[in-house]
Amino acid sequence: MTTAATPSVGLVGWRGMVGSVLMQRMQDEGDFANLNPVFFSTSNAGGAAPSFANGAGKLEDAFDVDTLAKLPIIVTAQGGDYTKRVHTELRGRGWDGLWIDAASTLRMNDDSIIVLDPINRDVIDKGLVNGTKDFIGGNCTVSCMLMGLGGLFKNGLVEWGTSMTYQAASGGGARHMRELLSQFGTLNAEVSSELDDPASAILEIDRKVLAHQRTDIDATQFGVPLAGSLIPWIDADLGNGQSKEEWKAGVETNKILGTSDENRIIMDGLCIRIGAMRSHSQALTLKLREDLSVAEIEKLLADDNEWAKVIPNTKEASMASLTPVAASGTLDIPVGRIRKMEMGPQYISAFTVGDQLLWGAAEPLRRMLNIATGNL
Ligand SMILES: NC(=O)C1=CN([C@@H]2O[C@H](COP(=O)(O)OP(=O)(O)OC[C@H]3O[C@@H](n4cnc5c(N)ncnc54)[C@H](OP(=O)(O)O)[C@@H]3O)[C@@H](O)[C@H]2O)C=CC1
Ligand SMILES: N[C@@H](CC(=O)OP(=O)(O)O)C(=O)O
Repeated sequence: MTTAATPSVGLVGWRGMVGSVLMQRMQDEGDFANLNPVFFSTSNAGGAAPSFANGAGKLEDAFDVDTLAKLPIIVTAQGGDYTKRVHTELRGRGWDGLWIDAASTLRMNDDSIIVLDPINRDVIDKGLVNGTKDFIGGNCTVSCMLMGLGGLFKNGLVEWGTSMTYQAASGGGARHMRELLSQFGTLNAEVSSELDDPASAILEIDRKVLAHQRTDIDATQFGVPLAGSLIPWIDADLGNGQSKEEWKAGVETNKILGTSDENRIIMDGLCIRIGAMRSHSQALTLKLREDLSVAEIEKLLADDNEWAKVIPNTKEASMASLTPVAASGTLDIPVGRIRKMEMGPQYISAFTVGDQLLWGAAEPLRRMLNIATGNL
């Protein structure tokens, strides 16, 4: 079913939110010229494959392990439940193809690699040579942080760090994004006549907004109102005071970088959901191993990869270029607010923003597929 020149690649989860971003990036970069796509569906087997991929045939059944097992590479953004079920079955019957996955399920397995090639191409290449078969996208917040601050992390300059995050609604999924916008809409509707009247009292507007937030706003997806508020907890409660999202910062950062136990970088912080649409931001405090000047730090960051964009630490530049609105829909990872902190010359602050559907989810998978097929 495959040739070395144009391998057949199974695509699962391609119509979901992450999958759609992945498909768009693959079209933008002409990736379909280098592979024979086989599209799968969990809900519409036998239906028409998407029109952007010529000659792709009908949609295959994503639970049909016999068909999947004929493929040398499977890329999935279908979700963790799908991974648990199908990956286990495929490996159980001896399938030894490459599994490239957006879900977190296999991320911390000893035999998987977390892919973020501008940061860990060496780890990926070594894994391919040594027979690693599972290549998993990292947590969106971790991937975006490392893309922005790779110049410090890759050079072993970070002793420890804390990240306080401001994560967008998209991290919860498409329905969460819709709910956020609906909440903004109903909040506005609640006080629209008062807003139209410049003489109306702001405290009365505030009272009505709060009453709506506390009583009848629809918060089915998030559980509590997000519009005009925030949620200081993301993902599961690990029972030790830490959320699973916070735990990922430490374990995934070190796994991506391939740090040895003695060089382990301590990373911890708090993860917060805010009412942004699709870009995650984070404020970092880093303790460096050396007393580098701000100019040296900025140069290291700017030189590390073509997507890290150093933003001068001025009010104007930060407001214009260091926000979710500026970063969304682009592959740029703006990184700014870099300055020495009062705690001492080795303590710096930084703030970085990244589109969590691009570098946070789809782009590392797309690039891993190109590495696997010899096109990157
Ligand atoms: N959301 C995020 O920020 C991130 C998500 N991930 C991972 O990616 C997985 C997928 O996430 P996400 O893309 O948000 O999930 P979606 O819910 O958008 O898509 C998942 C699947 O749902 C099915 N589906 C059912 N109804 C629809 C519909 N109306 N439109 C599109 N698809 C529909 C599709 O499967 P089918 O075509 O077979 O019916 C689709 O592949 C997650 O479970 C997670 O593991 C990873 C990083 C970030
Ligand atoms: N947990 C992330 C999104 C996500 O899917 O993360 P992970 O791939 O680590 O499960 C968020 O809510 O913003």
